[in-house]
Amino acid sequence: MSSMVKVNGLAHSFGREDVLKEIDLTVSRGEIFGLLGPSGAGKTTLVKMIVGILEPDEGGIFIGDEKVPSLDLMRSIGYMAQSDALYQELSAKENLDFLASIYGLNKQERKEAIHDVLQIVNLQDHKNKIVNQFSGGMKRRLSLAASLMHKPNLLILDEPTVGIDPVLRQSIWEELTKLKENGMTILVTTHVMDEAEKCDRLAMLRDGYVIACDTPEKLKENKQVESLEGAFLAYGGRNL
Ligand SMILES: Nc1ncnc2c1ncn2[C@@H]1O[C@H](COP(=O)(O)OP(=O)(O)OP(=O)(O)O)[C@@H](O)[C@H]1O
Repeated sequence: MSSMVKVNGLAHSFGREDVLKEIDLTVSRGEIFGLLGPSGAGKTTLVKMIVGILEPDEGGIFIGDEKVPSLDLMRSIGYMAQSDALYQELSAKENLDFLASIYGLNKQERKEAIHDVLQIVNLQDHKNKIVNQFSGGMKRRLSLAASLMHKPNLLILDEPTVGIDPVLRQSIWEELTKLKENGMTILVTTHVMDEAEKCDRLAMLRDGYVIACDTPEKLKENKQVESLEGAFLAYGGRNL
């Protein structure tokens, strides 16, 4: 499988804190790749660099053949940040419509895109509701919908299911799997074990280092443990 994302020798500090150290990893086209690690491990920092909104001190990132950052790349990446970037005074539909206008979709494309993404996150019945009347979970779902509006090749999700109940979390993962089957590459950060289990491959992050990277099955097998949590600890992680 060819690579979609290549991270080479990445390092970054905030002041005196070395947040990322010697990060090398490759995300293959068409896989769901997870970044698993406890709070503060550096997941968000790494994701922001891959998206191109934060510049690393050292190392480089390629998406396909293109070096990050690049405006062209922005068009092929869907990014859902940890905090929701939504207009609180607008309805769900108006938020998506606004995004569609930024992406330059015509009227028919807009209509279809809005319909499709609202269906994926199961918010069709709430499309006319003002966002500040949404629950936290509904806002996360709308943010996910927003990240899908321009049919990106690479979808980057920073803790996408925080605040979302288990049933909906399950349905969102089913949708992510479908998107993958349709050729999308998905990079997702999480510290939830059952989500990590659903990834094709995982990088375990601790204190700014990748301590292990493989399929969930191999990570467990290599350390002869039953759970990913056990594997994380065996590789030298702390409690997640
Ligand atoms: N803008 C910033 N300025 C200074 N320090 C920062 C900044 N952003 C992140 N950090 C620090 O970098 C470290 C890694 O943070 P990061 O948000 O990447 O971790 P994370 O693994 O995503 O955690 P979480 O799961 O809680 O989101 C933390 O110690 C954090 O305090």
